Amino acid sequence: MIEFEAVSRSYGSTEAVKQLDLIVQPGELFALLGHNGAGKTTTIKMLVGLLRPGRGSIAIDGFDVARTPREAAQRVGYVPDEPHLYDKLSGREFLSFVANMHGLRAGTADAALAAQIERFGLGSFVDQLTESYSHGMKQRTVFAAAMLHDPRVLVVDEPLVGLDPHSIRLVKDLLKAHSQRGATVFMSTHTLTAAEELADRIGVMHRGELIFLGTLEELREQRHVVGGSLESLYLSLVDERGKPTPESPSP
Ligand SMILES: Nc1ncnc2c1ncn2[C@@H]1O[C@H](COP(=O)(O)OP(=O)(O)OP(=O)(O)O)[C@@H](O)[C@H]1O
Repeated sequence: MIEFEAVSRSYGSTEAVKQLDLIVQPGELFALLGHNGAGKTTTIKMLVGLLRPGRGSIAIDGFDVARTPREAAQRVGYVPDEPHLYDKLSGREFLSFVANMHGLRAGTADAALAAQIERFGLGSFVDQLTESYSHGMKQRTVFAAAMLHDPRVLVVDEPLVGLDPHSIRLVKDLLKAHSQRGATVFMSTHTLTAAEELADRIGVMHRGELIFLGTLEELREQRHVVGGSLESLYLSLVDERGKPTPESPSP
């Protein structure tokens, strides 16, 4: 379970996230939507402990991310929007390093590596240095690393960018299956068709504020639209508030 309680974060005078209250339950696949600069990545970085909230608190399965970072981190798998690997390690070495970091014992780590290499189809390149990988190969390797310890909470920032159609299907199936097995899945995305297809609940962030939280059906009801696509509902909701641009920061 993920709990944000009155979380805010600023960069200088820019309020990136304002008073965020949000609970995502085990077994739930939650999609956070928002225009560029809405505050999604800031929210995710606070959730995985890479940024400290300016105010408020975040808990993962009851463990406060700031006060008990180790316990919180053990429960999280994180896939950032830009996959970062160590150029001079092979994919397998990188995965072993991550398994080691999570404290997996040798036998368990070997089995976990084999399972994720198979799942993400890394076999043909996993022993090459990661500096030779394409973006999609890196992304699949980072996904495999995030799944090694079977995290209770999976956090993914823009999971589908740069993937080929086969890998997109693979990742979508993984996200759905992981939540159906009782994990909490939190993703941010601009791919509204994927959010529509996968998410149990949607949050729409605009200028750092959560301006909608609920199911697609609840969004349709709120917008008084029968059967509208998430894309059309999202655009009408956000455009009503005025499009954010770098030249017009929040008042
Ligand atoms: N390191 C930083 N220093 C200063 N301002 C920042 C920094 N990171 C983000 N911001 C600002 O915080 C706000 C929220 O940015 P954030 O990256 O969280 O948005 P986002 O919703 O993830 O955007 P995108 O969809 O483009 O990735 C923006 O106004 C952005 O300019």
